[in-house]
Amino acid sequence: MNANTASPSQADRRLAKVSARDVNVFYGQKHALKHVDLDIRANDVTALIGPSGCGKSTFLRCINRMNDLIENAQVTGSLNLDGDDIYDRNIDVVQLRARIGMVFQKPNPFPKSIYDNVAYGPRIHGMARDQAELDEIVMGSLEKAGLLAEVKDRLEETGTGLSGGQQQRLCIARAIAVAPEVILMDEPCSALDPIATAKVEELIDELRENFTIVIVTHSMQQAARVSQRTAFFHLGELVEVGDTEQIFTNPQHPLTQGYITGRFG
Ligand SMILES: Nc1ncnc2c1ncn2[C@@H]1O[C@H](COP(=O)(O)OP(=O)(O)OP(=O)(O)O)[C@@H](O)[C@H]1O
Repeated sequence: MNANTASPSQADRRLAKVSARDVNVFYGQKHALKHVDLDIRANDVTALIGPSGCGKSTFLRCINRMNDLIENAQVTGSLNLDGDDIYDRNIDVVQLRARIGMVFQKPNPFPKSIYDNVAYGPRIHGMARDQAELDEIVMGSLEKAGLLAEVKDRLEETGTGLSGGQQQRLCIARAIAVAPEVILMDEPCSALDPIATAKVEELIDELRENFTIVIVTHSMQQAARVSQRTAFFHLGELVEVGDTEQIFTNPQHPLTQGYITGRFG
């Protein structure tokens, strides 16, 4: 591996919202993520790409400690959010996951009303003093997720009754409702048709203004469309990270070149 292509630049360090240093993940004996150094810039969309099994989702899950939920997973190294140690043993993981929200591959609304799906987090975190404030958060989140116009007359209907694309935007509204700083997205469009995918991609672009986004995607076209920065992983290593345009037009590492040109992966 060429260390120069993957080590964080001075500019990345200055702008970093999330900093990973020498991050390793072991699943039992399997060394799934190896010595990853990566800075995620604030208010950018950063795409994580690479062949199946290269560690994209594993790295994503490190950022909000979702790997804690995997019995045989062990994480070493350091991850910081605005300088706060994400793996500090005294940190409240529920609060951490409010700061770093997650949207999954398969839309997973709760079996509750559309309104209650979005109100769930703000209620748990005591974000609203009264019903009017809660309504404001719920409506604002649905609006930001580009869903309000479609659901404003059906707020009491169950979230699972929406189309796949609407369900995914509901999950994004649910993530936004607790005012996170970072939103992690694990292949958020892989279960969606092209029209729903286009809507979610448009939404990701709009969300960038207020949030830092990290997205795992199998689609290089999607990475090129939605992200400003792209990180290429291979066999658990971060091979190269750079501006998306540079990664797709002028990749520096032969492995990235091979992946981008479809010679493997
Ligand atoms: N819970 C687990 N136990 C053991 N090995 C695991 C576990 N989860 C993932 N792995 C292994 O760790 C490696 C990285 O997996 P990960 O899911 O992060 O890759 P990925 O790049 O996101 O893959 P894909 O694109 O196929 O989703 C793979 O070899 C995978 O088989």
